[in-house]
Amino acid sequence: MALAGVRVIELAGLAPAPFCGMILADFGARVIRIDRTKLSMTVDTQARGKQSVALNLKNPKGVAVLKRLCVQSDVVLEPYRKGVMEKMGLGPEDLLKENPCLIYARLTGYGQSGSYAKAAGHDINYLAMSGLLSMLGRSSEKPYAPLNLVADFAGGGLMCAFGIVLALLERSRSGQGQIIDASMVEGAAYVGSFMWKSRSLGLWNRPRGENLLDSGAPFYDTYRTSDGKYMAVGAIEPQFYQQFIQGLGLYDADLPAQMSVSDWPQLRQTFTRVFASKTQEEWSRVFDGTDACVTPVLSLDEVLSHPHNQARGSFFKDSQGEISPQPAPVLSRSPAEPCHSRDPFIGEHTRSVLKEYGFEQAQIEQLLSAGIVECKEAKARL
Ligand SMILES: CCCCCCCCCCCC[C@H](C)C(=O)SCCNC(=O)CCNC(=O)[C@H](O)C(C)(C)COP(=O)(O)OP(=O)(O)OC[C@H]1O[C@@H](n2cnc3c(N)ncnc32)[C@H](O)[C@@H]1OP(=O)(O)O
Repeated sequence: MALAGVRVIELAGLAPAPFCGMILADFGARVIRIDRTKLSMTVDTQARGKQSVALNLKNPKGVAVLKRLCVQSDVVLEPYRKGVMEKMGLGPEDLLKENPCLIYARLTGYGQSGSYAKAAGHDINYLAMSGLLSMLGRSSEKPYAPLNLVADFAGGGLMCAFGIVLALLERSRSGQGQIIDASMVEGAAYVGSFMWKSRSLGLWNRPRGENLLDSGAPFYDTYRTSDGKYMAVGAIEPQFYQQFIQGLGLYDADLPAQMSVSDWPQLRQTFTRVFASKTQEEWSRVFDGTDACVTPVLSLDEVLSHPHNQARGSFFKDSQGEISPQPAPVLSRSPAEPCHSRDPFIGEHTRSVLKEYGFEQAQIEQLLSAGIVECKEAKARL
């Protein structure tokens, strides 16, 4: 796999950093998550392929253990508020001094500088600060955050993983590590570059929810079917729009022009009425194999059995029977191989990881008996 041999220490976080770690693990990196001690469960639902070490960082000996792990690794990924790592003596200066090849990734909401750097926040706040939230939502309604996808995952976890891969690539030439300051506000905004760069096209001249791609246009929206499901319509270009109209059984001559914005409410009413006359399956049969750009809106459980997804193996079931998306993109020679076994228990790999990183057996026992590290082996849970 592309990242085979890369050793990553991920400090346990909420959502974006775990996703970043999972991407790296899917593509072959060895990812060791550092969990707190005295925890019975983790909120990390993206622990696929990771190992877990439980370590008490409120004890200086625990901090010393982490330092030893970090300086022998390629990447450290930390999701804490600005200053937390420095307070423990684990800031980038401390670690890079001992391991100049280390890539030190800091994934925060607001970045390492600026007046918000130390403030608590979540996806919705970062999305708001990126400018993008102001554009999301239906006409005459308040802004609406589309789950926590944009800032946490696209602008946060994914962008940070991209930064780590870039830094690894650069390190192969320079031999040097570096610090990655991944701000979710900036990552989200960057993902949304199109919004800024396409303003000159007039794409966003109208209020929120009244433009071409923000649910304003009736040919770029979802419609309810007779069985209470939905179809997604993205028939923008005239030649595809023609096929859409045809599939609905309508005639162009009876309808207002596609781009007549003042007629969009009337067009939407017509499309709503027609879509309500058939089930999702019936509409899928009408539009499958055409260029009308109309697809069923599938649920998380339905994606696995859709013939297209099935043909590509786009989703898989793990050993617990859970459905997950395959890692993307697909690399021809060194594709990702996501782990199919269950996620690690907290502290499941404490002993084996410490041993591998050069701790003596007696040292490990001392750390365990002092409660600085914890080990919960699989059989202890049974
Ligand atoms: C009823 C509640 C149920 C909750 C269920 C949750 C389900 C999951 C849902 C996911 C929701 C995802 C949401 C939508 C998100 O947006 S997640 C993104 C959140 N934002 C970020 O990650 C940005 C960067 N991080 C931050 O800004 C902050 O970490 C935070 C998220 C605001 C949380 O702040 P706070 O809890 O005060 O923590 P921080 O200031 O970062 O300090 C961390 C403290 O923990 C300590 N710590 C860490 N590891 C260990 C350890 N192994 N052992 C002992 N202690 C540990 C650190 O030393 C630090 O302690 P201290 O400096 O505060 O004393």
